Amino acid sequence: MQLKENRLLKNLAYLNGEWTAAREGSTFRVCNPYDGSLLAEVADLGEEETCRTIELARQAQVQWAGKSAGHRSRILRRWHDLILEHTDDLALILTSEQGKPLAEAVGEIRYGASFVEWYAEEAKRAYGDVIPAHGSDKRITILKQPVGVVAAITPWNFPVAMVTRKVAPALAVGCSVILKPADATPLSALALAVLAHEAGFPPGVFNVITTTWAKEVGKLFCTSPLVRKLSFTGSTAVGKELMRQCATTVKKLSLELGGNAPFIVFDDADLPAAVQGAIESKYRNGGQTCVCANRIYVQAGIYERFVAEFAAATQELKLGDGRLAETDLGPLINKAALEKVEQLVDDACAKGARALTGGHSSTLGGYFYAPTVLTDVNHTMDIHQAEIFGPVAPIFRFETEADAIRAANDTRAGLAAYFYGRDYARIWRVAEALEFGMVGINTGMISTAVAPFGGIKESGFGREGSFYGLDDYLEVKYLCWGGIEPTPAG
Ligand SMILES: NC(=O)C1=CN([C@@H]2O[C@H](COP(=O)(O)OP(=O)(O)OC[C@H]3O[C@@H](n4cnc5c(N)ncnc54)[C@H](OP(=O)(O)O)[C@@H]3O)[C@@H](O)[C@H]2O)C=CC1
Ligand SMILES: O=C(O)CCCC(=O)O
Repeated sequence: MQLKENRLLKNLAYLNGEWTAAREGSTFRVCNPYDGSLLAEVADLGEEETCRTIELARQAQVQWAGKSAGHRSRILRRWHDLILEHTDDLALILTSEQGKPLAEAVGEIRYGASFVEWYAEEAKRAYGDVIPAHGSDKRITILKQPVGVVAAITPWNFPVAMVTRKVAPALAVGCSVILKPADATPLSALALAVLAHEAGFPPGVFNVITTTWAKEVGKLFCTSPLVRKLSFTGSTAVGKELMRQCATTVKKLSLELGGNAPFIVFDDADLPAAVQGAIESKYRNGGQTCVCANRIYVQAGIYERFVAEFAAATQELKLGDGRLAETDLGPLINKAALEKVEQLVDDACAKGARALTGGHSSTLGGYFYAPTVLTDVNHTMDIHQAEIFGPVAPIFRFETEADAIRAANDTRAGLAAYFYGRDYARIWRVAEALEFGMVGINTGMISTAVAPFGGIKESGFGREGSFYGLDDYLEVKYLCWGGIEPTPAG
């Protein structure tokens, strides 16, 4: 990897302000999903290092919370500026370990930095309240205080943005953070830690534990009484397990879990815009995004035209090495991801679906799957309920608005939904009826630091981004003041 500044490529964990090897020198391999080439051998930490880090993070948190909001804000701002200053190197690290095209990686660095900027500003606005009291001799004030030590577990699909989206609000309000990034993509998190160190966060305030012992480290996070909050982004199955474990310490939780986004196109939609929105929403990050369109529903009157144009646009997409400018789609993250996509498409085709394009792994080999458009899809197929996490677009036909809403809501997930149409009254009806935490109306791109990202139902709870995102890291404390004599007469 040819970086401008090699100091950004780290293979040690970052604990209490120090670069730390595993106690017995154990390491794990981080490879490029494009060609399997080795990028780094990274320290593989275990339970002992995790316990020590939790204790140090607690000590650091007390000091950090005692600093002024303005002080924390200035350090966050420096971190933001350093991230942007090193966009090219951070994007190359990201693409090398994750596989997404460089242009998307650059977009993710900017998106990731925008959370740091947003919360550098919000740090100063964690206001409390004064409430009219229930007695004339009483006063009520409300303090917002940091929850304490936060553990964050992040996935491989957005190795930068998922980190900053959790870490920035937590640090802004005076929490300390122990981050466990996915073992497929620890290098981006470590590069962020290099820049956090340079920005001036005190030792122990931000820590990165690199490990292949996700289950064991996760359990320690959940069961430690010193960790007061867990924020997790990843699969629904793991999220449920963490929720069970967190019951032992009644820990505050944010869960951002799997989605199954419907993308509905009504007859009166602007067709080119709907096709463009569907391409963006479906194929972003090769389909490996929890808000990717997972099921495309098209009304009968526009169905044939939409399918033809969407399939033609899909055929134009170029698979390849994310580091090359002409690449639109990189590989899937690993063999298991490829096999999952293959199984879903095979199951659908065995039950009568038709692949208009793709329908098989790519001739490039490795973890590449050909961008695929499936028609004649129905609700008996596994692909209807599964989070595909790959470049496969199943297209369903529907007749009425009620049919579309019923089908869209027929899932235990509730993260994102999208629809295209022009009728003003219907836009309101459909937006209100969709059981999802986020709804894109005539747009396939909804992600921004200034809006609350999060789901309902089995997609989890908690919100990331915007002023709502601050509350996930704050406790409300009610102060009741008694014995306040009335103003003396005269
Ligand atoms: N909502 C979202 O954004 C995401 C959804 N997914 C969904 O999940 C599927 C599988 O992806 P996968 O990477 O396996 O997702 P996981 O849920 O397994 O991984 C997400 C994070 O959780 C960690 N983890 C895994 N098991 C445990 C555990 N028992 N306790 C604590 N932490 C744990 C992982 O560590 P490590 O990687 O080191 O094992 C990683 O850091 C995808 O196909 C997709 O459907 C996946 C990623 C993101
Ligand atoms: O898949 C995810 O959880 C990350 C969503 C990226 C985004 O913010 O759009």
